[in-house]
Amino acid sequence: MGYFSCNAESATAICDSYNFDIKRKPNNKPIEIREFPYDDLVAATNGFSADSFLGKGSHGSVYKAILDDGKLVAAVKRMKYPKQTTSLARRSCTTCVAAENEIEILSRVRHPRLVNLIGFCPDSNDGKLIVVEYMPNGTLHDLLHSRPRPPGWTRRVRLILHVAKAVQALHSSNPPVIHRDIKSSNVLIDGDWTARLGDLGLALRGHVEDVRVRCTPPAGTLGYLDPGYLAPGDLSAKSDVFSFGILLLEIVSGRNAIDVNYSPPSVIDWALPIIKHGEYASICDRRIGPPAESAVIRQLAVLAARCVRSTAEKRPSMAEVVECLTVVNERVHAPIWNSLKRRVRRVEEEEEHRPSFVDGGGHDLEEVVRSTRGSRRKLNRKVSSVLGAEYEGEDEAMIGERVLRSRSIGSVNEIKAGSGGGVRKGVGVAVKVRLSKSRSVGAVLGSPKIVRRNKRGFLIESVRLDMSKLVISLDGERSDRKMLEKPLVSI
Ligand SMILES: Nc1ncnc2c1ncn2[C@@H]1O[C@H](COP(=O)(O)OP(=O)(O)OP(=O)(O)O)[C@@H](O)[C@H]1O
Repeated sequence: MGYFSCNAESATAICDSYNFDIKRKPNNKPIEIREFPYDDLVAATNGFSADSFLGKGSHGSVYKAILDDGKLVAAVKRMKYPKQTTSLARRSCTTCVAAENEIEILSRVRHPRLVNLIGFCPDSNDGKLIVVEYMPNGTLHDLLHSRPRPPGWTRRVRLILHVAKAVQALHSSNPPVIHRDIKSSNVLIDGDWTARLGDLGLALRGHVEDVRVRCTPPAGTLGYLDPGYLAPGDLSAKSDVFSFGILLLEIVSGRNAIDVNYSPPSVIDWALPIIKHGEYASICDRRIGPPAESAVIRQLAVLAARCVRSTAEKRPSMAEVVECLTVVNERVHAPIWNSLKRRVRRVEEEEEHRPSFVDGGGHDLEEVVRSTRGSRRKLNRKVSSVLGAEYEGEDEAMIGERVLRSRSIGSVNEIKAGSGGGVRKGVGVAVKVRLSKSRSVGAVLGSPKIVRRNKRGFLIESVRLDMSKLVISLDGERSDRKMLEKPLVSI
């Protein structure tokens, strides 16, 4: 978007020499690609109305479509062919080629990090209609450059890891797929805030030595295009690694790949000298500042610099990139868990030194139970709200993130300290708390009521977090690792 795109004149025009496997999903079920009647798609988009319009690319416009009596929401790409295109002329028409190519590749490759194909409408005179999964949260480009609140580091790292996994999936398919147009406007964000790589119009499926790959002219988007990819024979998966490196710099710096407001305008020319001097924090998006852990930005910057090396062979493979980003992703979450762990430990220590609750006068049993319930209500409310704030609205600015985090931890502290006046803690009763979605945290903590009597017959309630058993679900996905020892957010 916004950049000049090179042409892929014959990305699929040359006869495909592959005898492709039967279309299969990983679970061995064939991928179902639907064929939609033109009229159904016209109805589903209200006649391609302005209300349904989602955006425009170099090959046509994209519309939101409501299909199957409202059960399916999809995006329809209307790839307009030039007027009076004959079948012969279509062979060299870039839009026609891109449309055919996208359908051909996406009907064979399916992955949760890709914008997958649902179906298509056979040729109409108008052009080709491709029906793909609808991505309600727009593009990564818009998220980085057009939203008033830029995403924080946890979200940025998570999104770039999603993209890395998508590219790795393409490269490791058989035969491999080289995307050739990795850029922020081709990364879309789904309803779970997962990044999905889309727009496979320029992609090539095949081994580098294959005729088709060797005969297809270079293509891509300026600013992201591998400078070493000058002739068809130069293409390899490492060209995608280069574009990915540019995207990584864009995510870290919040700068466009090419931005004339900067000198030098190219993000790579601007960032590389800074990275070489080890001034990693200087390339961070100024709107959010550097991440809490300096190792996070160092690792991201060094990885980006490796991806954009001029010698293609020296660039890492996407498998290596995924591995590296997985580590960074763990690290970027570490401050949250370390801080939570520290506070819980402090509270436990305080509890150990707290004088025994029973004072022998003034409090009756009912009063104890009442105060305990009050404390628990506080716990429910704060923990769930904090988790919601941190993980559902995490794309607030960095300052917001920090405030919310400290509040989330404080709330755990507060519960224990707050209830200390009426409740003695740590008497061996442990509630193993499973935190699934933020919504359910309060409910889970509230549900088990564990009450025992102390020596004098008073009720004692214990709410104790068994931290090694925490199961926290982020963006609908689960991780049940020992999160505090190895904090890892499921990706
Ligand atoms: N699956 C989708 N769900 C929701 N919106 C989409 C979807 N695909 C594309 N869009 C919207 O439509 C716009 C145009 O997308 P398209 O893929 O045609 O072009 P582009 O990638 O932005 O540009 P170019 O074609 O030059 O690469 C996107 O910027 C996005 O806002």
